[in-house]
Amino acid sequence: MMVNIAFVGFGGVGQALAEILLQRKDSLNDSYGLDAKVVAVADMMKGSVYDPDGLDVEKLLEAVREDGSVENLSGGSRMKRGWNSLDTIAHSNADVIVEVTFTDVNTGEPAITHCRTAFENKKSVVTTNKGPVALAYRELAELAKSQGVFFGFEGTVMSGTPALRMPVETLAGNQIKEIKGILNGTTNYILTEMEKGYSYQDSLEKAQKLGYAEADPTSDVEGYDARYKAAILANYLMGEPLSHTEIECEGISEVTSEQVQEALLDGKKLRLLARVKNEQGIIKASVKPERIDADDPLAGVMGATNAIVYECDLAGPIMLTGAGAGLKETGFSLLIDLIHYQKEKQLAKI
Ligand SMILES: NC(=O)C1=CN([C@@H]2O[C@H](COP(=O)(O)OP(=O)(O)OC[C@H]3O[C@@H](n4cnc5c(N)ncnc54)[C@H](OP(=O)(O)O)[C@@H]3O)[C@@H](O)[C@H]2O)C=CC1
Ligand SMILES: N[C@@H](CC=O)C(=O)O
Repeated sequence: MMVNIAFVGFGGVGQALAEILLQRKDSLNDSYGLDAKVVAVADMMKGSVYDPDGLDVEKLLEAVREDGSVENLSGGSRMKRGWNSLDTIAHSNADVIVEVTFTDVNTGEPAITHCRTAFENKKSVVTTNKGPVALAYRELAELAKSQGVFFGFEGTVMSGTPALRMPVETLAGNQIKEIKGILNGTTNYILTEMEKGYSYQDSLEKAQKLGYAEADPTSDVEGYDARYKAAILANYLMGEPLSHTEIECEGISEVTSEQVQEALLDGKKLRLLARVKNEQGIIKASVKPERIDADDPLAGVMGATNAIVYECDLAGPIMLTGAGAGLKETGFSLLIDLIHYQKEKQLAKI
């Protein structure tokens, strides 16, 4: 089944998904009946291009790599240029909007408006942008449902590691009393590099080069990114409205090399932990650096890897670990959402 998709935002993650769709075109079609046609890209600086008959993805990626722009891409007679994000969402023939603009840790915009506009126009959304899910999950999920469209956001927590779909599908039937974890790849990378003796600043720069950090890395190092993820876990997995402003939040920007080394000498490790707890129906959450025992499973989590522990009433503690950031991994999280979109479409749920 052909699915027309439009990218709103075309940075590292958007390009990674485009690359996957290009490389796996045949196998996605053969295995899942997913035949994705990229019809539009709308990006702030790289420009925008729309062709209802489909863009040449190889040339699209080449144009971004070589010119940093999609504006000069050649195409068919129906090609249009210069549409902004909202024009692209509302007026293109896309079935699915891939929303991969930057995450704004205060307002969630413009991504919330992008999602709302897509749903109002009966278009599905897959996104890795944490803003809409952390700040407006209920409103957007209800709107998507009432419009009969799909809302996928697996990559908003732990990138390509299935931190959201796994507990909903595979741990169904349990009550989850507490969730704790390392939910930010950049800060875990920095802390574990500092354990090896590298400086905070060098480690942050490496995390930026590797594509782990947010466009503004303040979001990572001050804990705001992990705070959004904690809000998503509370709202989506624990079913309780919790605003990010109610979450106690401290980042790692004040952590010194001495503190990291001292912890090691004491048989401990410093980790930025997010905790979400259901205390008799009241949800409490925090994000802060904690000294944990070196033999705690979370202490062994290194680099941009993340880990999460779900305290289940029936199954006991279940730990999931995997990439928490990274372009290919996050591109994969969008792919798995597209595969689920396709499955729901085949079952005529949407
Ligand atoms: N990188 C990762 O490992 C992960 C990222 N995420 C999330 O995925 C999203 C994308 O991340 P990533 O690709 O790394 O980020 P990038 O900064 O590489 O890409 C974001 C893109 O969005 C564009 N953009 C910004 N505002 C607008 C707008 N209003 N309309 C259209 N385009 C816009 C930017 O344009 P330009 O730069 O040209 O101005 C940029 O090309 C973010 O929300 C991030 O939080 C989630 C999990 C992991
Ligand atoms: N900047 C984030 C990217 C994924 O959400 C991180 O480092 O975890």
